[in-house]
Amino acid sequence: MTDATTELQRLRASIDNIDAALVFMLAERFRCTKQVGELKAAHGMPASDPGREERQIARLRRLAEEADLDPEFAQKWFGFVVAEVIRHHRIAAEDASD
Ligand SMILES: C=C(O[C@@H]1C=C(C(=O)O)C=C[C@H]1O)C(=O)O
Repeated sequence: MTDATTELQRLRASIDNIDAALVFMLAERFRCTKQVGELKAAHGMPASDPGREERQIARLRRLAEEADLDPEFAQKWFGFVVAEVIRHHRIAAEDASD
């Protein structure tokens, strides 16, 4: 095996570990937001909270800059996740009103 192939394999093993960690962290996040959705549904609270999201975006952009990650990418990733969370919260609210 060439040096390059060995290095590629080593890097890909790290990428696979990181991807696994991301999946586990996302699963934990959704487990938590599911409980938030149930709490909101039970108390008639709105599915989304734009003020909270604004604060989260500002914080995440700051953290991304510190970590040398593109803040636009961090914001896009957050928006993608939150859109799914809100979709779940709306479904929870519908289920609670049935
Ligand atoms: C989880 C919540 O519900 C929504 C989803 C958010 C999130 O996924 O971080 C943030 C704000 C809300 O729009 C919440 O209100 O905390």
